[in-house]
Amino acid sequence: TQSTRPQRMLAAVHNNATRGDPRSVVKAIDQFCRQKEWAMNIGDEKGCILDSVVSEVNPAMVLELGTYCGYSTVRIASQLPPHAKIITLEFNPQNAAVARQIIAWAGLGEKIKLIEGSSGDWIPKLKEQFGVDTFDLVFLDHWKDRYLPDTKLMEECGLLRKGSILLADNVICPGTPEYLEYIRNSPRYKSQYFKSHLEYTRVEDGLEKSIFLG
Ligand SMILES: Cn1ncc2cc([C@H](O)c3cccc(CNC(=O)c4cc(-c5ccc(F)cc5)cc(O)c4O)c3)ccc21
Ligand SMILES: [Mg+2]
Repeated sequence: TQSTRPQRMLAAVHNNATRGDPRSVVKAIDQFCRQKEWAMNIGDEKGCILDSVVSEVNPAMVLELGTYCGYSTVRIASQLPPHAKIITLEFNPQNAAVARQIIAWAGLGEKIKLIEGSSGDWIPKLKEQFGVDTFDLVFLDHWKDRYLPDTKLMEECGLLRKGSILLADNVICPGTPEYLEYIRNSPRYKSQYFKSHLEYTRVEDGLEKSIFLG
């Protein structure tokens, strides 16, 4: 039967990355996406911006919305301090299955809790189910029309504290106009745009970093 792109990406990781070496996993995926098949990982250019935000925030608790194949999950987790954790939500079972194996190959299973399900269903359950207090960093990379409703949901569920950082991918391409309009005009956030390019292309895209002011 025909393999899927995530399955071919996983094969590239098994064939080209060193087990237990997250950087080699990231490199193998970027090589696959540049040389073989484009895929919607954040990629290396925006990935470096993500890396700098993670090291600046030095988070104890991270939430990622949209695991896909786990590329950004591995990038973030490989920079977390000891005992820090990332919870990542993926609704598509096929994506989740590949992500679990890529995360395992990177040797980061202890730091990452992958939940198979939709952000709208799970955000309200994170406190009671996983004993989460608040998140220090949230990375938004799921359906672009869910960025705004899920941000409001996180506010309502008390998952953000004064100083929590939201980092949103694709605010230009494919674009998240309602989210940008809200977050840039809300007195409860201080936002900054990081101009970059759509992964593996020369098309403009960027990340929006927003600090929740409480
Ligand atoms: C509710 N919920 N809860 C958890 C959860 C998880 C998912 C999946 O992980 C998932 C599946 C499909 C699409 C996405 C969003 N990502 C994108 O659509 C995207 C597109 C492009 C692009 C850009 C230019 C193109 F020409 C084509 C695609 C570049 C990018 O970086 C992207 O992130 C996310 C979905 C909903 C979820
Ligand atoms: Mg993206």
